[in-house]
Amino acid sequence: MWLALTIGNSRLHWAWFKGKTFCGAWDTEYLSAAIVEQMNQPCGRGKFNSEILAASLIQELDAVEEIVGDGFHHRDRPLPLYLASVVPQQTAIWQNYHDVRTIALDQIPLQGLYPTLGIDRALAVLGAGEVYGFPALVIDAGTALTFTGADAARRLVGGAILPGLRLQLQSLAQGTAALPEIELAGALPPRWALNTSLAIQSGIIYTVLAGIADFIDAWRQEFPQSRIVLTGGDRTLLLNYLQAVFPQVAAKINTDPHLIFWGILNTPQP
Ligand SMILES: Nc1ncnc2c1ncn2[C@@H]1O[C@H](COP(=O)(O)OP(=O)(O)OP(=O)(O)O)[C@@H](O)[C@H]1O
Ligand SMILES: CC(C)(CO)[C@@H](O)C(=O)NCCC(=O)O
Ligand SMILES: [K+]
Repeated sequence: MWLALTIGNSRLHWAWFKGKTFCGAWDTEYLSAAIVEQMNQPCGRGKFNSEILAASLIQELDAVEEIVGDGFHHRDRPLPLYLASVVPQQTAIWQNYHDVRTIALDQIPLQGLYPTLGIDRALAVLGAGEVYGFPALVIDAGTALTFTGADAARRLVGGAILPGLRLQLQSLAQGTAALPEIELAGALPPRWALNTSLAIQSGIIYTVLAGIADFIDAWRQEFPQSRIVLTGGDRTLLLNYLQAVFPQVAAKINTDPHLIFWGILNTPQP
């Protein structure tokens, strides 16, 4: 039994596995150094680790209970924790976990990676290629919105980085006097908006959709048979918008929330 933890710029993403079998995934807020230390202590079944749960936004409670019921231990050993992080301050906290195994770029079986490439991007494109086939283009709609493509020879072709949807909304609110911070409702705004909230939504949504459609178009000119996989916290929202505005583009896209975990499964580990 082992855990995978990916640390993004907004939150933590967890999965647990038995051997090669995926058992469940959930997201939590960042955890404190004190809680990491607590995870090193076996707490025994029944002494449920409520602080870890309290810190969590748990989607698969049963899976989590089975793990933390033994205090992140299995037969008195801490569960191995495979860590992929793009947040150095958070990486540092997790180095205190007793059996942490940090995944680095040199363990990723892809060619042509550049030294500062995010490990999340490398793992996601590896996972997409392994599950859906190479060549693969990953669109990760997370804190940052990224495109990452690899060819049939498992070589990184490259990609692009822009602010994610929430970050675009936040930066407008923070950098201006009059613009409020709004949330995307899920309904498509009119393109030619007649109030401030809808104008912000229109600007961000239609430019991001046009950008995504254009990147996909450019990718498909080079790799007509390529799979295209959308992941990240905003994947569903974006796919819904895409289906409404560019249905032919949306029809070519798979969504998968767990690409990074499929990548971790395909790096050297037990
Ligand atoms: N509970 C939540 N906390 C943060 N973001 C959320 C939440 N629920 C949905 N989201 C959406 O998910 C996006 C963040 O995506 P995600 O959680 O995949 O990012 P991340 O993995 O933390 O960051 P990175 O881009 O570094 O991988 C935000 O733009 C936001 O709109
Ligand atoms: C782009 C993010 C923030 C996306 O999570 C991450 O992959 C990262 O910090 N990357 C480093 C820069 C790069 O990938 O070129
Ligand atoms: K930075």
